Amino acid sequence: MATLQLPPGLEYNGQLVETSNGGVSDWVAYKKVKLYTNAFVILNDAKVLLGYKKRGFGTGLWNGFGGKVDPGETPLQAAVRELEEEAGIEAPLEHCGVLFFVVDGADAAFHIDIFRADEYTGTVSETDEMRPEWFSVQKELLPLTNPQTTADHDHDHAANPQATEEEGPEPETEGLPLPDIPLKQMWADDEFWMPLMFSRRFFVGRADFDADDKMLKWWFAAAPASLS
Ligand SMILES: Nc1ncnc2c1[nH]c(=O)n2[C@H]1C[C@H](O)[C@@H](COP(=O)(O)OP(=O)(O)OP(=O)(O)O)O1
Repeated sequence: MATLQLPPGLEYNGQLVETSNGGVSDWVAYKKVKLYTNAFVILNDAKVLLGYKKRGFGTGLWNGFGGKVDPGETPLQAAVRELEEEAGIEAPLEHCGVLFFVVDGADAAFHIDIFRADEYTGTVSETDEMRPEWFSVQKELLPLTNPQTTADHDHDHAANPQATEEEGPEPETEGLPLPDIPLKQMWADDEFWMPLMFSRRFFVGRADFDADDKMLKWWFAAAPASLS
C-alpha cells in the first residue's frame, strides 16, 4: 500500500486509506497548535449523544462533548473531564481519531483527539454550555461495507449480537422516536469523519475554515477496514 502524503499538522505511522478530500488548493497557514478533545457516546451502533453548544466557540452547533486539554492532563483525562462537565456522565472512552482544524485568522490551529464509548454511567444532564440530546445514526452515515456495524434502524434496539437483554434498552432513550443526526447544524467536516467513527475505523483528517465558518479545504483518511 502506497504511503499517503498527510496535510501539514497531521502525523500517523500506520496504514491509511484516503476517504475524502476537496476544496481550494492551499492549506491555511497557522502559527501554533492547541490541544482539544471531543467525545461521543454511541449506543448499539445506532444512537449517539450530541450536545447543542449554548455559548462560546461553535454556538448554535451540535457536537460531541469536549474542549481544551488543560496543562498536565493527557487528552484522555481531558476528554473524561469534559464529558462529565458538559453532559454529567462518565464513559470508558477510546481514542478513535484525530481532527486537525484551522480557522483562517485564528491565533492557533486545533488538534482535536476524538474519543468514543459504547456505554456510559450517570444521568445525562444539561449544563450552562451544552444541551445534550440523543440522535439516531441515519443509514447514510453507516457505510454498507462495514462488517462491524450492525445497527438496525427499523428498530429502537439495534441488532447487535453481543447486546444482551440484561444490558437492556437505555432508560433515557427508551421508546422515544429519535431525530436523525442534524448534519446541517454541525461543523461541515463532521459528515466526512463521522461515518469512519461509526464504522470503528481509526481516522485522521484536516479541515480548514474561513472566518465565517465556511469550509475551505478538507482531507480525511482511515485505517483500512480490516485493520481497525
Ligand atoms: N470542525 C470541528 N468539527 C468537530 N468538532 C470541532 C470542530 N472544531 C472544534 O473546535 N470542534 C470541537 C473541539 C472541542 O470539542 C469543541 C470546542 O471546544 P470549546 O468548547 O471551545 O472548549 P472549552 O475548553 O470547553 O472552552 P471553554 O469552556 O473554556 O469556553 O469543539
